Amino acid sequence: MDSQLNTLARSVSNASNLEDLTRSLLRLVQRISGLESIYLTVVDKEAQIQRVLYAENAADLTIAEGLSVPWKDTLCRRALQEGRFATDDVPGCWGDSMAARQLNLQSYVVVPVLNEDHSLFGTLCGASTIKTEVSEEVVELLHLCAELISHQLERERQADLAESRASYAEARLSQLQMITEVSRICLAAKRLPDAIIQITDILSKDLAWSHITPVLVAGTELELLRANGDHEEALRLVKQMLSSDEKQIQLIIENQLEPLIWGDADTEAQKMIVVITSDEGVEAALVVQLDTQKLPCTDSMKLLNGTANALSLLAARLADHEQLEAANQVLEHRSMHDVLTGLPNRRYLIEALEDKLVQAESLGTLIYTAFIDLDGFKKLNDEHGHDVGDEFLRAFAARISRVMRGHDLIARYGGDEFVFVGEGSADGDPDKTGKQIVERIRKACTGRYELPSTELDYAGPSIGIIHWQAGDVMDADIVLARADTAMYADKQARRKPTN
Ligand SMILES: Nc1nc2c(ncn2[C@@H]2O[C@H](COP(=O)(O)OP(=O)(O)OP(=O)(O)O)[C@@H](O)[C@H]2O)c(=O)[nH]1
Repeated sequence: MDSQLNTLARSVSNASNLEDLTRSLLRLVQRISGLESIYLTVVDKEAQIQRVLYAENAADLTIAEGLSVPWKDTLCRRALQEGRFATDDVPGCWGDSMAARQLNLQSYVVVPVLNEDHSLFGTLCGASTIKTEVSEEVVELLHLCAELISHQLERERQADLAESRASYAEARLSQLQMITEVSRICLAAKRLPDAIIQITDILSKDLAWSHITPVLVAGTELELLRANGDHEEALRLVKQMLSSDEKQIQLIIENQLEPLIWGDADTEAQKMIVVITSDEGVEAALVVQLDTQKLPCTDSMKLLNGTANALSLLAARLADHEQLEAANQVLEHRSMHDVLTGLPNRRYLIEALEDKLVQAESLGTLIYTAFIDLDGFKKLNDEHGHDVGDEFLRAFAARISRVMRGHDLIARYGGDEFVFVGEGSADGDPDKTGKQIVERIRKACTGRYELPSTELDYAGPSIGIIHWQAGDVMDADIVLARADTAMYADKQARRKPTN
């Protein structure tokens, strides 16, 4: 008895799983009971099937592992129902049992194996074709073994539960990390396509889908961003999405509906389209090819939703940013240009002249500055009206602009005053060059003007030109004052009646 108890203790302590434990127990019971076969079965109540899990066959009788029989026909079921756990006269007890007859069973013993909640897991049985008395001790031993098996089942169930909880927690954590990463990318992104490509890479780590193909909607064009799936199919789907279900898309855009995921359940059950929108409309879409084996769990769907929202916010932010940039550019241009003529204004002129002086100082080149003041412009305004005066200023500016060369600059200084700035080499005669510049400007703006409202002849402006060279005072205001003085001299000369 001691050696049997030892065997039992060893079986329990050494067993690493249900099979190890059960096989040791079956061997032990077989030795003690003398029955030919001892076996453990599992009963599937739903399928109404009893299946042999493990069997210890010692003599002629063989109970095959894996054998399945309809539960309702089994000796086990009848024995348990009748409360007849053991007999050495099977033909006498269950002579009508086909199975018992076929196997020629004489002795039989069965005890139930229960789950933790006391539902039936299966049975622990012994059977023999030789009449073998089944003692109370053997029945008790079987009960003990059944209990040990029940405990092992519960241990394994708990271990499975812990493992699945751990892997769920791991998957959840990785999804949280993904959505954090998606948000980080969206916050830092400067371009939508770049963010989509990076995010597609991240989403690909989720196992709920096999492929994600991003498609960028640019106007009516669709641009496939990355070869991650079936391109043709992705395009076809997005086109289909845009053309055939505009109402649905519109609804998504207007209401920011949850989910921003749209899939055609009937025709494309394995595909989903994640729509990315801004106030402008659909900006992009991710065509998600689901893993057919695994439907996406709620967390995967949340991940897609979160991604769609983050990318949509990014698209909206970028659209706002673009508008702001454009508005800033307009403001910047306006602050540096004259509204009437479109020419650079005084602020622009002074900044540009300062830069040119610095550059010329280092290169040893010359800067020509001409002050241009319209003669008799007050009279022109008085005779033709202020609007014609404006037309004239525009035409005057356009005519001078047409004769500008290379890096020449012409700016409206204010009122009827304009300033020319040009660069020149230190070689040659600067006075001669200055005269040539004045002639070029005067010729361009003197003569007949065909304005929208009227036509008039203009005798030309007063022009004073000076040149600045390395070593002169590097100050735009002083340069302009010198040019203004030169212009004043010209104006005086032009007023003197010629003989
Ligand atoms: N139509 C129009 N007139 C302007 C504008 N800015 C300034 N003026 C006018 O331009 C004239 C400039 O005055 P002045 O330089 O004294 O007039 P001017 O007849 O050219 O005098 P001189 O230079 O001595 O020949 C003023 O009558 C201003 O009202 C403008 O943007 N549009």
